[in-house]
Amino acid sequence: MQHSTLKNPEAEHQAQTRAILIANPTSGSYLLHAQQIKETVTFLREHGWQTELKLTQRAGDARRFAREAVEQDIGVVVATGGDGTINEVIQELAGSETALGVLPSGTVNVWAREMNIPLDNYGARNVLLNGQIKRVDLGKLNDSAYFLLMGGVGMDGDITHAVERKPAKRLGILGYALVGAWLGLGYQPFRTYLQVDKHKIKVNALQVIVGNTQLYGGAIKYTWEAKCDDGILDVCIVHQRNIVERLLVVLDFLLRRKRRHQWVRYEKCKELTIVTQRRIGIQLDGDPFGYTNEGLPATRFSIAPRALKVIVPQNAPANLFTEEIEEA
Ligand SMILES: Nc1ncnc2c1ncn2[C@@H]1O[C@H](COP(=O)(O)OP(=O)(O)OP(=O)(O)O)[C@@H](O)[C@H]1O
Repeated sequence: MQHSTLKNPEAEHQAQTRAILIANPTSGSYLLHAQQIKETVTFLREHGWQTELKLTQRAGDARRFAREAVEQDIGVVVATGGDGTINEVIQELAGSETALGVLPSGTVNVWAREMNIPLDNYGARNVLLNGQIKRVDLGKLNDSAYFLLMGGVGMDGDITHAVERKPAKRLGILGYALVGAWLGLGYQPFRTYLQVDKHKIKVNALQVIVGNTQLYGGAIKYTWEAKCDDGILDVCIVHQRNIVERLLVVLDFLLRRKRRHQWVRYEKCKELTIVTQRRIGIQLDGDPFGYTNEGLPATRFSIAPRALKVIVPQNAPANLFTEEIEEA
């Protein structure tokens, strides 16, 4: 891998060839990848990395393993799972010198898709060796959790909570699509008061998406201008709509039609506070994360600039970065 911000190349190289792979055996496509993951450990060792594979046994283990890795100055933590596993790991990698690598084996793998990290292990492991290290921002919710991709308040938050409680979760993307379609069409808009930096907005919304990156659910770009290293959060507010229009909103965003802009309000900020009249679900990086009106007067999103080191391919999309991607 190559380093954009190399300070002490020798020491950094030493540290970065120590890696821990943290694998979630319950993630969406783990079983498909299990053999390749073992081969990847051997492959990395053959290429001089001191590598260890740790399997999680329950939610929370990935975070614990990541904390231990940071404490031991391990150079790279390779999240081997989906975006939920990545989200656990970044809670501890934030602000550290330990870089995040990814071997995708989740259901949707939004981060991998967004960064052009191959979804097959053979491609992804080459990125670990030949990619480059960049520093990216992390979004923060209420000073209690970081997110790498996006946070959502509204329909998606309530849907992720609902899927979590239902057997539909076992159906993966299809489960989300079914529960999403069912709840989405009947979803009641909510009255919300937003403060976007110093600017106040009052609106009836279906959804507020707070993006550090662009891709959402693997297919849609609600925060299509977001860059992951600009110190800015991109906010997309989907207004109240009738059922037919809701279908159109999804279709226009899926097809990336220009007229999609008419359905939403787009803002950029360093800080966003949200107050809702009723209790609304929140999701972070695709997993449910509490509700509004739970103990705090407002839900607050902020940004931790360049808080995370990541390994991305040489061909990571340039439009996601303000800093130029260096040539191999
Ligand atoms: N051993 C485990 N048993 C149960 N849950 C786990 C375990 N390890 C991790 N988890 C939790 O499983 C959740 C989902 O994992 P992950 O995101 O890796 O897979 P996914 O949901 O299939 O992929 P994606 O998020 O890309 O759609 C995470 O929130 C994580 O905390």
